[in-house]
Order: sequence, then C-alpha cells, then structure tokens
Amino acid sequence: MIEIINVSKTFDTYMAVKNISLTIQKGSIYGLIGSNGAGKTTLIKLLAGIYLQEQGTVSIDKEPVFENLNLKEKVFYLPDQPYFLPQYTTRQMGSFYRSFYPNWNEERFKQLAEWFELDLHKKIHSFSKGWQRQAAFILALSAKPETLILDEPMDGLDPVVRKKVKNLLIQDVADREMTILISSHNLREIEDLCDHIGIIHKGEILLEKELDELKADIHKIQVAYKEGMPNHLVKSLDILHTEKRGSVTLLIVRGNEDGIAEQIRKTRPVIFDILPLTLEEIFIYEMGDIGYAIKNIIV
Ligand SMILES: Nc1ncnc2c1ncn2[C@@H]1O[C@H](COP(=O)(O)OP(=O)(O)OP(=O)(O)O)[C@@H](O)[C@H]1O
Repeated sequence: MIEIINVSKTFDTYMAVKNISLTIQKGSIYGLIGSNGAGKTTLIKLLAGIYLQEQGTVSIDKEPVFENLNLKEKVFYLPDQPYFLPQYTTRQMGSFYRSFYPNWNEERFKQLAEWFELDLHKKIHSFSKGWQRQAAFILALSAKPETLILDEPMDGLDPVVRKKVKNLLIQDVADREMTILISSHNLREIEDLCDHIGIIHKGEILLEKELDELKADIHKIQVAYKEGMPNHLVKSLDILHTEKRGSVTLLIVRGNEDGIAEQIRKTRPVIFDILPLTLEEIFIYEMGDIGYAIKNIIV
C-alpha cells in the first residue's frame, strides 16, 4: 500500500506539491491526471525516492521511501523519458537490472521481447522513441516489481502497442497484485486502465474517486416518443442534463440503471438506448463547477 501523507515539495520559492495526501491500495491502478506543470512528475519522484519532501511522509507498505534500498528492489520507476545506459542493448540492460531486482524473471524477459518483436541485441539508442519505450516496458515487467510507477507511459506508443501494454499491466495486477501509479495529462487514455483517479492541479489534489463508484451512478440515455416525453417521467428521474437532437432526447440521469430503465420502459418510448459515458462526461455532468474546471485543465 502506498501512503502519501501531507506531503509538500518546493523548488526555490515555488511550491510544486502542496500538502498532498493520498492512499493507493495494494493491487490497485491509480491514475494521476493533471495538466502540464500540475505537479505529477514531482509527486512521482517523491514516491520513487528521488526527491525528499520538506513536509509529510511518503511510504510503501509502511516503510519510508527515501534512501530505502530494500524497498527500491521492489519498486520500478519508469520516467517520462526512459533512461538507458549509453551504448547498451536491451539484453545488456536486462543483465544490469537482473543484478539489482531479486524478482527478475529471465523467462519473461525473453517472452516479452518475442511478443513485442523487439531485437534484444540492438543498441537501444538506435531505436525510435516508441521502441525505446517498449524496451523500457519489457525491462520493467521482467523486473516483476511490487510497485510500478509510470510517468506518461503511453507517449509515443502506437494504438496496437498501447493495447498490448495495457493488457500486460492488467494481467500483472490480476496475477500478483502489483500496485501501479500512472500519471497522464490525458483522461481518456487511462480511463479503461485505472480503478482510481486523482486529479492534480497547481500542486493540489482537486478530486479523488473510485471509478466504479463514479460510473455506477450516472447514465447517458437516448429516448424518443411519438408524442413527446411524458412529463411524469421528467419529474420522476434525477436528470442532470437534457439535450434535444431532432426527435431524440439525450438525458444524463443519476441513479440505479435498472430502476431508471424500468421507469422509462413503462412509458413505451419508440427509441430507448443506454449509452456509455466517458469519464470526461461524468466529471462534467456529475461535478458541476469542479467538472467544468477539470474540463479546462485536462485534455
Ligand atoms: N527541478 C525543478 N526545479 C525547479 N522547478 C521545478 C523542478 N521540477 C519541477 N519544477 C516546477 O514544478 C512544477 C510542477 O512540475 P512537474 O514536472 O511536477 O509537473 P507535471 O505535472 O509533471 O507537468 P508535465 O505534464 O508538463 O510533465 C512546474 O511549475 C515546474 O516548473
């Protein structure tokens, strides 16, 4: 379990992280979202033990992170610009990590290289940006860390590779309860991966939520009637937003999905669909002012 309690970090006079607290349960995938300069990398570097906070505590499984070598054997940090030793091949980087990470799995290393079709014997610096990131993922996942910290991990990956990476991450979380903190400025990109989301803005956490909790309670519904929508239905539903699109009405409704569907079916609509809501839409409709603020700060 990751615990960040009342943590602040200042550069000269600028406070990049302001009194942040958050907890990430073991086996959870936590998405830290924020615009450029929000403080994501600073928070991540505090968690990776690269920076020391001036205030508060940063711990994993109750152990303080900073200068804790035992803990570092179980944590893998993949920065936004992956670092490799100069002139090294992925094979050589593998040998380097093998000496450092006790859980290193050679079999997996070879399997992943095959799966990504990556040449282990080529110098990493000759790879394109996307291939370098794939090499970094192969190394990170072969180290079998208990905690994986990823800063903007999907940058430069094509959609097919993104899907592969997401599947691998989910598999490791399911198989051995790996904990992941993943930062991104793109809500859409990580919404299908994370079970918790934290929004960071100007060094502060604006909002933190469990995704299932967010998604279970709000629904996008499309209905059409021969003679307009019945008034009693409008009154009985907890409608957050209504939009007319020709003869079809689009509703954003809060409440239990089955209950809402039953009420609508009773009114015999000619069209009735429940559509998926994106996380961005949920933020906007569910959180009013905060939702609109969030819309303006993330893509
Ligand atoms: N080493 C540093 N020295 C001085 N200021 C820094 C340093 N690192 C970060 N900052 C400042 O702290 C703030 C937060 O930066 P940080 O890199 O954590 O943001 P971020 O959310 O990761 O942004 P991005 O999405 O652009 O990578 C910024 O204003 C940045 O200029």
